[in-house]
Amino acid sequence: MCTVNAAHENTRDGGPDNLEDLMIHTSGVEVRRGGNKLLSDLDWSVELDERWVILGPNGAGKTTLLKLAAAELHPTSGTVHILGERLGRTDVFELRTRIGFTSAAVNARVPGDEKVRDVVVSAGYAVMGRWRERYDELDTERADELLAALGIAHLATREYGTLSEGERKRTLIARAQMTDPELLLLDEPAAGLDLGGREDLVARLSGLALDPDAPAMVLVTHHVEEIPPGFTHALLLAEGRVVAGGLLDDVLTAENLSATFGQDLVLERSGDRYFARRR
Ligand SMILES: Nc1ncnc2c1ncn2[C@@H]1O[C@H](COP(=O)(O)OP(=O)(O)OP(=O)(O)O)[C@@H](O)[C@H]1O
Repeated sequence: MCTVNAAHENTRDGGPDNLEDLMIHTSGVEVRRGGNKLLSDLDWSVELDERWVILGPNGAGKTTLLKLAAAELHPTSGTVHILGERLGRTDVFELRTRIGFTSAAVNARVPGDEKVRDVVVSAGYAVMGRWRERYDELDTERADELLAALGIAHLATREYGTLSEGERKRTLIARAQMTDPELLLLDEPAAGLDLGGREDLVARLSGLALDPDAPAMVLVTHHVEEIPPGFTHALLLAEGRVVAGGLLDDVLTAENLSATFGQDLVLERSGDRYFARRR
């Protein structure tokens, strides 16, 4: 077991003594489903100014971990604190309003005829695909600002179902930011994008990561090429366990990647980007 950011002393209720500085803290977490251990022995902490990337092969437990962080799942055992609140002892509906989350599951919940601006602005009302009373003008302005920052202001009145994959991803990232979350969770935001779309998204996420006013971020990806410059930490998962976790430069090595993916991998760095291939 790898203990990540182990410097935090635990108090008697399983929480660290500096919880107010921690966006996520898991201690001895296990998640079991149908006899399978999806996550085991998971100790992990994310601080206010950190941007984490989670890497690992298919089935490693990345999405399960992100769902825990999004307060969409409870651990079978162990403790999870999100934004200082302990799962199981807090109102998760309230907690979720403080978290921005994008995933394939969120994408699947958006009705195709929903207008792009409404997809974004409705996050502030914690609804999706329902008729709402009038939106506040300030909220609409904020949604438009977020769409503009992601380069899709011109799509504000388009129906979500008519968007390309890349445009949908950007719309959902704008939605995730709408409530000014304290924690931003992105599950495979670059999946399904072509090279240009991926590079554009990586650049935009890099801009966000480097913004000192941006929230703490956790991004799940399959590919080191998708790590946006500005990300600070990495967690490598395999078979529900942490292989390595900590500062990106320390953790992202050919040795750790090879152990994580069960192959002899070469890792190259070009500027502030990473590339990996089999030896
Ligand atoms: N409800 C469930 N019952 C049994 N097994 C489950 C359940 N949900 C997920 N799993 C299994 O848990 C493992 C981890 O799933 P998870 O989606 O977290 O992996 P992942 O790392 O995100 O994978 P991918 O990269 O393929 O998206 C997988 O083997 C999956 O089949």
